[in-house]
Amino acid sequence: MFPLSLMFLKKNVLILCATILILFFITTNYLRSILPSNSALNPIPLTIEEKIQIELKNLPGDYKVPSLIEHKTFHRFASNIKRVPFELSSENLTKLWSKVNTWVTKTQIFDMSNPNIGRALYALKNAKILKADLDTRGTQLKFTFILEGDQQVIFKPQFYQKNKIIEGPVYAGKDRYSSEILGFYLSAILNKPLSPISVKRTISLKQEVLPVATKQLLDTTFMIQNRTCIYGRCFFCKKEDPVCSDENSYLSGAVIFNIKGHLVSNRSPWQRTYKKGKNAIWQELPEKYCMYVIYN
Ligand SMILES: Nc1ncnc2c1ncn2[C@@H]1O[C@H](COP(=O)(O)OP(=O)(O)OP(=O)(O)O)[C@@H](O)[C@H]1O
Ligand SMILES: [Mn+2]
Repeated sequence: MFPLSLMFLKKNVLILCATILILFFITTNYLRSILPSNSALNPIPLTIEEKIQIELKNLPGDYKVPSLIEHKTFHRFASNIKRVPFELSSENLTKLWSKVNTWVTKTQIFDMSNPNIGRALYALKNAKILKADLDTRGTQLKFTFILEGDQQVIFKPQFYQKNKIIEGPVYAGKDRYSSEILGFYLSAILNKPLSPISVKRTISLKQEVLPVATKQLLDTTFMIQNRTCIYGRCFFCKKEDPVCSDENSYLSGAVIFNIKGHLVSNRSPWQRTYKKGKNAIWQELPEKYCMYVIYN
């Protein structure tokens, strides 16, 4: 009798141990899955783009509108701007610029559907600079270049590093060159190609600009330590406030296609005021003002 009951006891203990072991594995596995892991406690910071993507997914339903870039022309534009093999010879460039200049009409500055738009971007970014001068139009420092093939462009220099935060009102600080490039792509996305073709370009002041610069440009050029600085000639231009290259003489900025012909200046009806606390009419009476603009 006795050894039989001992055998039962042993078997029960064995079953109990096995059950405890299984439960232990299940519990630890479950806890591992729900508790934050080491890497989640010290997460790698998300990039701004990743944060935007997360925000987009969590937007309330009201904001879920069809994508703006569904229109066919944009898709054509997107494939046209892909880099196309193109030899930057003087002859090719002359032909290209003459085509690009024919695109300008009262309703568009560039032709989204034209395959040459990719070549135009490539040429703006890479064509040789034949002449460099100050551009005294507008109020801020900028340059004009003549590119090979005889095309005039505007160069708006980069004043700030990408991560620099400008404090103060929205119009504080100097023009950000990247707005030109964003404006160009945004105009294509919105199917209103009314912003001039713009690209980012990094130039060597010593090799590409100073050897072909006009006297008035050279007259406003000086060195600070190893950097080449230019203060130009414009409403806000001051010697104490120049734009400077890096130590290797490189300066980035936006190259903007310069439109030939006469342009009329029209004030934006939605212009902001530059007085703190003072609203523009469109901010005070948005609906009425909109009607006023439409019918006047
Ligand atoms: N891409 C362009 N092609 C031809 N003319 C242009 C171009 N951009 C500007 N202009 C002309 O230059 C003059 C100044 O234009 P605008 O005030 O838009 O320049 P801006 O770059 O905004 O000047 P600011 O330095 O004041 O910011 C205007 O007469 C305008 O017609
Ligand atoms: Mn401006």
